[in-house]
Amino acid sequence: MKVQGKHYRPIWLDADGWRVRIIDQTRLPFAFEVTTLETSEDAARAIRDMLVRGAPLIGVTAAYGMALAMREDPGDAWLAEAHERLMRTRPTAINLRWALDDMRMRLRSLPPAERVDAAYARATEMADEDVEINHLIGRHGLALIEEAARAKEGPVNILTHCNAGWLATCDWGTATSPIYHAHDAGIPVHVWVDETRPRNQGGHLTAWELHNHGVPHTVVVDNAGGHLMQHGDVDLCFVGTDRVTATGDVCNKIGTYLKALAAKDNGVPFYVCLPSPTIDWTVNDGIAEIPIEERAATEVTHVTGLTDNGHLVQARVVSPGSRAANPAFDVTPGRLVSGLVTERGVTTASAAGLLELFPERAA
Ligand SMILES: CSC[C@H]1O[C@H](OP(=O)(O)O)[C@H](O)[C@@H]1O
Repeated sequence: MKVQGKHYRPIWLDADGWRVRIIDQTRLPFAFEVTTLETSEDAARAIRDMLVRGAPLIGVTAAYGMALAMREDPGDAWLAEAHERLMRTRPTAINLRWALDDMRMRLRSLPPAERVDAAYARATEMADEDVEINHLIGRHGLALIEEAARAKEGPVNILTHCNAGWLATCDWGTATSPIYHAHDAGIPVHVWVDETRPRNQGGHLTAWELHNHGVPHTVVVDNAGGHLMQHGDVDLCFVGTDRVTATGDVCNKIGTYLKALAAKDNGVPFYVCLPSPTIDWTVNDGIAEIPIEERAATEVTHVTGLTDNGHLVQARVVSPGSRAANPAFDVTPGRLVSGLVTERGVTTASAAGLLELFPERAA
């Protein structure tokens, strides 16, 4: 999407054809900094330390990490080692495993001499496919916003949690794609942006995205959503996801489950937007089977912000000596989800709904 009038993706190949450029999302919204990945370990660190984040973007970054690894050593042993090392970076987003398994399957069937070019070609193809998929998600989600707009006066008020925007993908985003499509089509929308503690992906990233695209929005604390829904201030919820099970359970940023409960209690439609590589067809019970990443306690005890004189600082916001826990995701049962918005259309968050859109997955 555009940043001060110039189009960006969050990841792209340098003009030299091998180094990988990324927007360092740990610096946003206070600084716009591009950094370069030159080794497979650079790619692993970028994922692990969340310079890039978001399920689809994590997958594509890992794919480019495999391409960088093949430049280092195209042999079988390094191929296997890079696959394992990149896989260990973060446990929850299924796109990481999908992308790495796809790369490994394609590369190990080739002679080493052909692996570098093939790896870069496939990683770039994954990025381009993600952009097209998210555009289609936007088209299908747009219909939901148009329906809501016909039923009311004034802007359609949409609540979103975390960042499932173009910064979490290769462009458009997933949950934000319908919003961008509606805004660009002239439909009045307003977005309630959950700040999304502890890393504030909403207040830092979604707010920055929407501001740059001119979409009206208001940042709210995570615990405000239920109150807004009770008072009729939310017409729709759109969120992203890091893994959807074959039965429609949705794993997403911590706090999503609580929003879904509030939406159910207040009759607010709650939609989850996802590309098909985010579906994990191997698991059924999300609560029992999806590994939930536990991140550092310092993400809870400290926050990053800008002082009034423009210095980026970290500050402690929890009483010294207190323990902190930091589960990074939770699982929303499919029964709380109004619909899954995919590149093939909108369906119910159920096994039958998913197989209706993806019949090739039937056992
Ligand atoms: C389009 S996937 C976005 C998804 O990823 C985020 O997690 P993180 O920022 O930790 O990578 C969050 O769960 C978003 O909904």
